[in-house]
This record gives sequence, C-alpha cells and structure tokens, in this order.
Amino acid sequence: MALVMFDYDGVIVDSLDVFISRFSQACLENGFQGINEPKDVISLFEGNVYETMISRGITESTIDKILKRYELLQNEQLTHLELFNGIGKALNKIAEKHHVYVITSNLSEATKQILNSNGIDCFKDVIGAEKEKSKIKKILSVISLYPGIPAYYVGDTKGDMIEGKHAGTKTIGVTWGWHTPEKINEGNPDFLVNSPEELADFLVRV
Ligand SMILES: O=C(O)COP(=O)(O)O
Repeated sequence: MALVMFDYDGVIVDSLDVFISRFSQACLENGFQGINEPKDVISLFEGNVYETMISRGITESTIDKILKRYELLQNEQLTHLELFNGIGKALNKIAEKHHVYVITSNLSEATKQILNSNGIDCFKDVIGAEKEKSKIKKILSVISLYPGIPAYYVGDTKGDMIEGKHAGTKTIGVTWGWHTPEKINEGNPDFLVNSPEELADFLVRV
C-alpha cells in the first residue's frame, strides 16, 4: 500500500479555460496586472503559484482576496467543469489499493463539489489553498499520517514536480493537463504517463 496524492486542476478536472478567464479576472480586479494571456497563467505554475505571485509584489492578503473572488467566479462556472475522460475509473481503481488525497492550489469546497457531482468519493481528504499555500508543507503533513510507506505526487505542471520532489515523494507527471511534456520534464518527474488508464495500471503495480 502507498500514499498517492493528486493535484486537481489539469489532472482530474479539465479546468484550464475556466481558470484562465476567471482567475485572471480575479487578479485584475485586485490590482494584479500581469495575467492577461493563457501563457501568463501557465507560467505561474512553473513553481508554486502563490510564491511566484508574491515574488511579483503581491501580498498574501491580496492573494487571499483574489482567491475569495475566484471562488465566486469559479462557482458560477461549476457546471462547465468536466473531469478528464477515464480519470474517475482510474481514481477508483487506485483508491482500492492505496490511500488517496487531493493536494491543490484551488479551494477545497469547489474541488469537493465537482468531485461529488461526478460521483468521486474515494479521497480521504482535499487539502486546498485556504488551508496552506505551500504544496510542500501540505504533502509533508499528509506523509506524517502514514510514516514508512511510499508516497507519490501526481501532477501536470513543472511546479508540481518540483514541490512533490521537495517534499520527498516520487513524482508522476501526467501529459493531459496544463503543461507540455517538455515543460513537465524541466521539473524532473520520476515517471511520466500519457493517460488515466496508464496511471492506474502503473499505480496498482507499486
Ligand atoms: O496544475 C496545477 O499545478 C494547478 O492545479 P491545482 O490548482 O490543482 O494545484
């Protein structure tokens, strides 16, 4: 048995269009001007999204305001959000063998709502941005609940690979999400998979 932690946007839910339009709107409304085009959003995820924003002069309290506004805007769009094909089945298969968690820079409630409305109830918990901004700290806190078992972080961005590795997990990059395989490879993933089926087949064998 292993501990398998999943990123949410771009791994489970196909949310890039909603994220680009609504997150950039929330940023603009709160005075953060740097996010106008899809590539600006994508580049935030080359590291920890919130650390990148702080390094560009945004305060933590403004980030919290952006998140609150994004929560409302995202909620208006929930019916437009769909899971990637095959991911529900893959998650259920993985959860039969392993402890599974979501560690996301999105907010927990919206994440839970989408998972529930798609019949996904296999996760032990969803740890979102309102609890902590660093994925490294969140991953470490879950690992501390399961000492001595192998831990994996599954993500679709270079930043996910960097934070997962920093927290001591094996990292699995998925190629159906926000970053290209080339960009994910810059974060040195331990494994790269091309479909939810391949992900499940790999994880049921560890
Ligand atoms: O792909 C990413 O890293 C962003 O996804 P997240 O919002 O679930 O953290």
